[in-house]
Amino acid sequence: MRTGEQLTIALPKGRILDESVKLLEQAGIACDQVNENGRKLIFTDQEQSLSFILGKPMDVPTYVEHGAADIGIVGKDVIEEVKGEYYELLDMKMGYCKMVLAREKSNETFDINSVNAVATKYPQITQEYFQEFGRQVKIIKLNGSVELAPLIGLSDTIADLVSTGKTLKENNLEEVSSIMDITTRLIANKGSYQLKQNRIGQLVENLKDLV
Ligand SMILES: Nc1ncnc2c1ncn2[C@@H]1O[C@H](COP(=O)(O)OP(=O)(O)OP(=O)(O)O)[C@@H](O)[C@H]1O
Ligand SMILES: O=P(O)(O)OC[C@H]1O[C@H](OP(=O)(O)OP(=O)(O)O)[C@H](O)[C@@H]1O
Repeated sequence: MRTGEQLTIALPKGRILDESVKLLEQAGIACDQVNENGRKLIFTDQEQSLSFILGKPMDVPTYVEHGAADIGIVGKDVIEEVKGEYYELLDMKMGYCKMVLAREKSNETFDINSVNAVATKYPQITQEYFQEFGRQVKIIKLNGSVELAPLIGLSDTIADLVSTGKTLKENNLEEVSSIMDITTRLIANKGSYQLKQNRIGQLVENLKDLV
């Protein structure tokens, strides 16, 4: 039996997928066919009038903003980096980590005015952070393994995510400043939120009870 309003959900491949799927399942969205290990990127469940899109985390806001997905799940880091026209509906209280500034371990006191170049996957967040201090720094955009940058002379500082601190430690880096705390959020396309308010509203209520 079909369950009314068709809903398309954009899910981020990678480290927050499993926990996201688990929460959705608990909230009554059966995601059993979603499988990151194959090559399939869209999963449709006609019985539940549901579709799932599996995309890169940084692309989830784009799918949602343009209505290719009604709702999406994504980290606050991505929301702040890829700002757009969509609603942020709920803090799912998972995917805890933080964005920090880090440099090679040093005995010298950190001075933000001495930063020259920052390597990061998050140029927008980094630029805004330095703007708050009235500073303009060189920002070097990388796509991963950001911790390498100070070790190979690319930058003196990095802005990156930290959870256990293992990556910093194993690369002889230290946190010098905290930029923001991050959790995973549920976002919605503005039009879908109006048109499919029964289904989206019910899901948000169910999730609220769980987080
Ligand atoms: N070390 C971490 N600990 C906890 N959560 C993290 C950590 N790193 C990232 N996250 C959260 O998980 C989300 C997805 O991270 P993930 O590492 O899977 O993708 P990514 O590396 O940003 O994407 P891509 O595959 O495009 O490089 C991030 O946007 C962030 O919110
Ligand atoms: O504090 P930790 O627990 O060590 O986690 C931090 C690492 O996790 C993320 O990288 P990811 O594993 O996503 O790889 P990436 O460098 O390719 O982005 C982040 O960019 C750090 O490198």
